[in-house]
Amino acid sequence: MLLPCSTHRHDADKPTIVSRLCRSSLRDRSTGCYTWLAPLTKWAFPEHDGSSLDHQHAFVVEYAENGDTDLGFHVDDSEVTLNACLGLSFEGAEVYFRGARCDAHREDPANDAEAWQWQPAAGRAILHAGAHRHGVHPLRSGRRVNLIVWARSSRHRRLHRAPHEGPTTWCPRCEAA
Ligand SMILES: O=C(O)CCC(=O)C(=O)O
Ligand SMILES: [Fe+2]
Repeated sequence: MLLPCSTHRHDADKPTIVSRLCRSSLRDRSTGCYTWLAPLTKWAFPEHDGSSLDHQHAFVVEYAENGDTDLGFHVDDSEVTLNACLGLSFEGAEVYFRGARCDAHREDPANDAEAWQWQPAAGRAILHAGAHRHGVHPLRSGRRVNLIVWARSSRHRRLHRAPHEGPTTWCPRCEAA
């Protein structure tokens, strides 16, 4: 059973943040991850303003047998999230996904097609919408370290009161209404 989905707040939540890399506005897009990320996010996330990402909150998380071993079900405070596995050697700690939802439909159940998981491994990365509900299954052994970049769009946040505010064109429950 899934626990209620929350907007992730790292100050109060797992996993351990190993380091906060940067929290910056990147008006100059020649710096930061946008130079190489923009073509991908523009193509893959048009409905999440993937073409106008200009702000990033980046940090490194760690799961270890003698530390934090999982992460609850949540959405990110981002338009698009980059999750890149830096290592090391581990079993478990898969990232499970349960479909994207706007704030109003965040607790709605997922259908079977929306339930899938990603197995991180050193050198592998995934991009997903911040509104795509997810969590981390328990680590079984070893140590996993991942770089997380929450990419945001100031344009998107000017137009919406909350990052995942509905009604939207991408939340299946909004579309069904
Ligand atoms: O550890 C992971 O792979 C996911 C972390 C995550 O979802 C987050 O920090 O928001
Ligand atoms: Fe997350």
